[in-house]
Amino acid sequence: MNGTSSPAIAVEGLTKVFGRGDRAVTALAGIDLSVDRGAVFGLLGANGSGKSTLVRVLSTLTVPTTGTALVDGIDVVAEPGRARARIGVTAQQTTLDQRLSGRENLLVLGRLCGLSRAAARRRADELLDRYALSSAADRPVSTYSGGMRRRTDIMASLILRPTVLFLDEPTTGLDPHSRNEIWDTVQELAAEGTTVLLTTQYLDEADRLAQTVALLESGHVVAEGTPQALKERIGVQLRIQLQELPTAPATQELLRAIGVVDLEVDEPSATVSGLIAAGSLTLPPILAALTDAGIGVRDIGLDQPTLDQAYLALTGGTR
Ligand SMILES: Nc1ncnc2c1ncn2[C@@H]1O[C@H](COP(=O)(O)OP(=O)(O)OP(=O)(O)O)[C@@H](O)[C@H]1O
Repeated sequence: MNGTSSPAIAVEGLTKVFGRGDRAVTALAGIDLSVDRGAVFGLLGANGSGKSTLVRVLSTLTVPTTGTALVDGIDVVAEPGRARARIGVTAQQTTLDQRLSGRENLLVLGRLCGLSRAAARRRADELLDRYALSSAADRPVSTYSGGMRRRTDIMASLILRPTVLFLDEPTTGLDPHSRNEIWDTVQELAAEGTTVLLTTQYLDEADRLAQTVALLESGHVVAEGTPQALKERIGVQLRIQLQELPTAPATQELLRAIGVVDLEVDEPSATVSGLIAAGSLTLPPILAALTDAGIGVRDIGLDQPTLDQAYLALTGGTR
């Protein structure tokens, strides 16, 4: 069963416990996930939340304790060899030989993957051309920038044209320019139909690239949805700049009474801000209540919370 209608990744009741007895560590505590074909799926979580373990199970490097995981419709435990033929993995640590050029690395890997010399050469040329590395293809990898190295790592995992690519924290330690290059590469891959499971600690990265994100905490998925939906779950941010700061306590009291929570005052800018549950209040009644109470307002607005704020709210702030 690996028709195009099945999800690219389907995980049910997945657990992974390392060790036994007193020393047992539950890395995955019952994960259910479904990733659509051609999607970028962001797996977010703090250190130790279980991201790498999940990727290791899905990429056949670790056997789960219980549960099932299908990649491209293939059971990774029952048929690891067939599953491996469908997946590419770009690990956190580079696997490139720094002394060899990008082209030589891709050729060696192509041969190791079982391609003929001619086929390996063709695929290396194709990848170097496609991912704009041709001009640096014959320099040793040790002379590459961090972004070029990561892109070559990604190319190495694409040699056998995987349908599902696992990218483990692809931009950790990169400068903003190199991060952008990797983001472009991920978007191109997804546009070509490759499913990408991206683990990251950067919420802006998930916000930018992923159609769906899952927040992992202590081996559990604590929230899942589009970045927009997760932001909406924590509501919208209300910001009121007052004409005079002495009215701040009265303003806070009034806002609390109509259901605004997490109130904060910024004295230098005479601004009171707080959170409104999504869809519960609009600006006109808030403004009317303030006017009726004789509170002078210089400016008022509603802001979308960032994915960072959603993450902190949804995971209990254990970033
Ligand atoms: N081989 C192992 N033996 C014992 N415990 C392990 C092993 N691998 C992972 N763990 C534990 O499982 C939990 C999840 O670890 P995992 O590496 O999956 O988290 P992570 O979210 O990928 O973290 P990071 O962002 O640091 O890579 C942690 O408590 C970790 O210590």
